[in-house]
Amino acid sequence: MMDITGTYTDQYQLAMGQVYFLSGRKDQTAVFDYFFRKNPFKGGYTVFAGLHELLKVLEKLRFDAEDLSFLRFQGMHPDFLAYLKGFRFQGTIHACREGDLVFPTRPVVRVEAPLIEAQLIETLLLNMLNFQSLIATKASRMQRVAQGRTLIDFGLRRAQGLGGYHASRAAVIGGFAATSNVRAARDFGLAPSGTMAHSFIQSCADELTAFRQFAEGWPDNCVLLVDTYDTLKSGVPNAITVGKEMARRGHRLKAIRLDSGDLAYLAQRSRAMLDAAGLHDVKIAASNQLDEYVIKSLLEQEAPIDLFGVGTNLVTGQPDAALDGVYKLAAVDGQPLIKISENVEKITLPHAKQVFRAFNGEGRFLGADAVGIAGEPPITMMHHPFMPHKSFPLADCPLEPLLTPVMKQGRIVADSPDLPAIADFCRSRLALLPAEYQRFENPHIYKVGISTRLRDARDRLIAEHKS
Ligand SMILES: Nc1ncnc2c1ncn2[C@@H]1O[C@H](COP(=O)(O)OP(=O)(O)OP(=O)(O)O)[C@@H](O)[C@H]1O
Ligand SMILES: O=P(O)(O)OC[C@H]1O[C@H](OP(=O)(O)OP(=O)(O)O)[C@H](O)[C@@H]1O
Ligand SMILES: O=C(O)c1cccnc1
Repeated sequence: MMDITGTYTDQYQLAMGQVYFLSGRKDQTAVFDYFFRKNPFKGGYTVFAGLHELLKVLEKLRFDAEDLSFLRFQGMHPDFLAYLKGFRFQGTIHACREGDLVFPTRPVVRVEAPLIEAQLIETLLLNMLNFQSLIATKASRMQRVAQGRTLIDFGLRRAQGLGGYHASRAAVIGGFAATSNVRAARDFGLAPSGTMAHSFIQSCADELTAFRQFAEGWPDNCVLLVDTYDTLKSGVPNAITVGKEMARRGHRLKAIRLDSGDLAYLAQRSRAMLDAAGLHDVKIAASNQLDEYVIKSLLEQEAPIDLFGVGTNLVTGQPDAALDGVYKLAAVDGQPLIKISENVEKITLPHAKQVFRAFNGEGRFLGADAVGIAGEPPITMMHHPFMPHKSFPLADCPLEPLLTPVMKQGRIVADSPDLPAIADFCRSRLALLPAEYQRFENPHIYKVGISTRLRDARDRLIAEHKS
């Protein structure tokens, strides 16, 4: 994959960095928050993904010789270039666990670092976390309606360039069982999975010959694509012929794949034909522009589909092209800072902060996250961030702090879980989120509030700015 170096950033970060450097401010300690303002897909939650990949990149982030000569050519100051030559990210990061469910407006990641370093990593952090969180969320919506059926990522060919690589990782976090993307499988410890294309069948003298050849080549991993000529008149009968021949040789046809037409009708008819031939354990896979709504509909129609292959709508995050995550400054050298906006929803929250998740008596999510100043005494009341008359008591709820240290002075300190472990964690958190927050239509709004201390600190800063 592309080697990520220091120039994987926006020019303005370097422009600001040079000025922080030349004005002697580079080592001021900055606190930045990563958060987003809106759940994608009009949904009720977002799956946080991309963290451990980001941490690995940050630990090794350097400006290499090519970066430096390019920046020299662009006219960067020689002293700043000398600084970049020795650049290491040495900040401290607190973050939610990768795979957790996160909600709009409250910090998901907190970066504390020398101002110049915190600034230089902004674009990289947003690039990695926004995209993977978007795709993991999309995947989890499909997993929610798939009723335990296997979901396979087929998206690489339709992805926005190299994004497909990261999408395959995020899809697994959101609940996909496998990917056709061999490089992602190699790098992320997964078994690649796949069937065959129409071209293979077209290239042979006829469909039956194609199926026989493939079955000989892959006697224990054979999935036959049955829609090249006529699914019910030719594809399924030929697959049955080959399935029986395989059985006689002590092997098993794994599945057939439907890739066009009315998938519910064709799956039902194919299942009946396979069963009538005694091929009960041959599974049915389906693909063709699937998304969470089509999968839900197919299963409501009782389509006997065991595996869904999903490409375009997964890896491009249809219909939302991006998660709107942002990275905002909250303090410098211990001084809390704020950004004022005409739009109250865009006024930022000052201070290094902690986020607490409230649980109900049964140990499930209560539907409330409270943001407080890091280190403040336990929060007993949370307030709506912009509506002063709305508050919510928390005194009797168990609260779980969500931001834990994952990097200290540039070194990863959290265990790096493997992908299945992150996916398991995601699944366990979804099991704690009541169904009303997970429904597709008008999901219940998960409350995010702020502590009394944080509210007062913010309001003091707003008043100071106004005066
Ligand atoms: N029974 C069904 N219920 C709901 N949606 C379905 C059903 N069958 C297929 N779909 C979906 O409808 C969409 C359009 O399918 P359509 O029948 O137009 O494909 P097709 O034209 O047969 O495929 P192709 O263009 O690849 O030959 C796809 O997203 C497909 O997944
Ligand atoms: O529809 P998507 O969700 O994006 O899933 C991926 C699609 O890519 C393949 O089609 P393609 O026509 O590229 O190749 P094929 O000959 O293998 O069908 C596959 O058959 C799916 O239809
Ligand atoms: O393995 C498959 O069937 C496959 C892989 C990628 C895209 N479409 C189908």
